[in-house]
Amino acid sequence: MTHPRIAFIGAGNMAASLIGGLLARGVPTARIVASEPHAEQRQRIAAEHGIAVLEDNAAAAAGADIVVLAVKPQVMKDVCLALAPALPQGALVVSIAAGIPCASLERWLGEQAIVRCMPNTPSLLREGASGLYANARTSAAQREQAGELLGAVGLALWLDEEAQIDAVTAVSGSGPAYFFLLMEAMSAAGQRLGLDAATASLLARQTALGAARMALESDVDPAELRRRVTSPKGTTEAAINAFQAGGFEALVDQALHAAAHRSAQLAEQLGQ
Ligand SMILES: NC(=O)C1=CN([C@@H]2O[C@H](COP(=O)(O)OP(=O)(O)OC[C@H]3O[C@@H](n4cnc5c(N)ncnc54)[C@H](O)[C@@H]3O)[C@@H](O)[C@H]2O)C=CC1
Ligand SMILES: O=C(O)[C@@H]1CCC=N1
Repeated sequence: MTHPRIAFIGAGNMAASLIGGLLARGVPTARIVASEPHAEQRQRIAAEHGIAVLEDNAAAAAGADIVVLAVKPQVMKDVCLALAPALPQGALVVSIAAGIPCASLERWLGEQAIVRCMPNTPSLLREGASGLYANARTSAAQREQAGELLGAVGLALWLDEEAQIDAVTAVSGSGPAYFFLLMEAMSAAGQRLGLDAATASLLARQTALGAARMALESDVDPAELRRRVTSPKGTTEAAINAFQAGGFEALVDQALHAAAHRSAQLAEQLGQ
């Protein structure tokens, strides 16, 4: 099988997660190249993944079938304007930036096939979850290429409307951080209840894994799985009552709306 040549523009946290996941899936190191302005980061990614990491974005993009834009939204416009003349003819551009609409990327890059997607960091373990949206210039073959790229590192779902990317960002793009926060809070509470730090942390993390696997691998929905843990007048009920008294669901709703709102706001501020 011939693997497409993939160039990552920006080799930070999310690019590293995708690169690690693609290599774990069997993509040869020679088919992946990245560019990164910071020498230390260049060396770190090259040493960790065994891929070439260049200083120059245009040099990395040369000859690529897929160019993944993996820089922060705040520098995306300058990066695109500088990269536009160097984009290989017919290359597919995949942007993973939060908030930057396809229309802005088209304005900065010219007439280009663009897939905007929102992945997440568990892609490193090929347990990612991403939402994808393709602009009108993207061919069916390129959609397939983008689907395979993100599908190689986890779940990849196509969206009907670009605006849904804000919701995907709120649920799964930022989502790993919410679960990490819950693990941190459970671990800290476990310590206050008398466990040593290592034991509390390990119990919290393994419980998150077990719960996630049950929720994904059984036919039973999370609400029913929760009920099965919750004995009448038992310990779980006491905890859930405390969560609900504290407005847990409303707080989650508020947090996800804040993330989606920020995604839309980034488009307004940085998409011009
Ligand atoms: N970290 C995450 O969980 C997720 C991040 N994203 C998106 O991925 C993008 C990257 O985010 P992170 O990896 O978290 O940030 P990061 O800061 O770790 O990575 C960005 C990299 O781009 C490099 N860079 C800066 N200027 C550059 C330039 N002119 N040319 C080439 N590279 C340049 C930086 O040195 C840095 O290494 C963002 O747009 C973000 O919205 C999307 C989904 C999840
Ligand atoms: O926090 C952020 O803006 C990025 C996008 C989704 C996850 N990290």
